[in-house]
Amino acid sequence: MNMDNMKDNGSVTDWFLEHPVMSTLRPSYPRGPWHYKDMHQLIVTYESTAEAVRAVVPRPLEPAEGNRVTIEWRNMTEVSGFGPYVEIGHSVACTFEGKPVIYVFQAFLNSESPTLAGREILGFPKRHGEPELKAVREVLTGTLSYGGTQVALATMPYRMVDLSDRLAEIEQELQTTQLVLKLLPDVDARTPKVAQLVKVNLYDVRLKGAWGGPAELFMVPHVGCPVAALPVVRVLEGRQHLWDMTLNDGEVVHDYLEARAR
Ligand SMILES: CC(=O)CC(=O)O
Repeated sequence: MNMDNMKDNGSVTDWFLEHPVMSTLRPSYPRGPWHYKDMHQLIVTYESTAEAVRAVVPRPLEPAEGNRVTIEWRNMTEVSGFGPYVEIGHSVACTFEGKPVIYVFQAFLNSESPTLAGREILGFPKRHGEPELKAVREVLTGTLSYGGTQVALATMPYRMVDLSDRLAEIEQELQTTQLVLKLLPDVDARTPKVAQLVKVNLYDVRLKGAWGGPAELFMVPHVGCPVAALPVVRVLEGRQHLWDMTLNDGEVVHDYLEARAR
C-alpha cells in the first residue's frame, strides 16, 4: 500500500498512519503496551496421545518428550486498554531449533478487543468462548462454555500447596518462549498471505504467588470448540499463579512463505 499517496489525496489521516487498525472510525483495539496486573492463572498440565499432539504441531516445531499439553485459564482482572477479561490457552510443549518452547494452538476469550488484537498483530489463534475462573468454596474451578454448552471443566484445591520457595524458578518457567502460528489468507481467500511462526514477547514478568496440588480435567468433544481433540491420558500437575506482565509485540522466528520461495 502506498501510504504517501493515500495521505496526499486526503483519504487518510496521520492518526491512521500511526495506528493502522480497522475500523478507521474506532480501531477495534487500543495500541499496546498492555499491562496485566494481578492475573490469576490456573494451569493443568496433562499427557495426551502422540497422534493428537503431532496433528496440531506444525514443522519445524517438534513435540517434546511425553506428549505434554497444558490448558490454562487466565483471569485478567486489570489490563490497561482492554479492561478485564478471561482467556483459555491450549498449548503443547515443543522444541524449536533444539530449545524448549510452548506452542499455543488454540485460545478462547470472552472479550472482542483482545481477541482481535491477538489475532491481527501476533497471530494468536483466538476465538470467542465463555471461559470462567472462580473459587467455588475450597475449589478453584475453571470452565469453558461454547454457545451455552460446557465443554471443559478443570478443578484443583484453592491455594493448597504454597510454592513461595520456588517463585524465581517458576517465574523463569513462565518466560519459556511462546510461539503461535500466524496464518492469514489473501483476499481471494485461498492464497496464503502470511504464514509465520511468531514468538510472543513477554515483558516485566513478576510472579507474586504460586500454588500446586492435584487437579482434575474433563473435556467434551464439540465440533465448534475442539478442546477435547487433545484427549487426557493422565493429568500431570495443577498450578495456580498470581502475576503481572506486559504484552506489546512479537518476533517472526520462521517465515513459511519466504522459506518456500528460496
Ligand atoms: C494482544 C493479546 O494477544 C492479548 C492476549 O493475549 O489476551
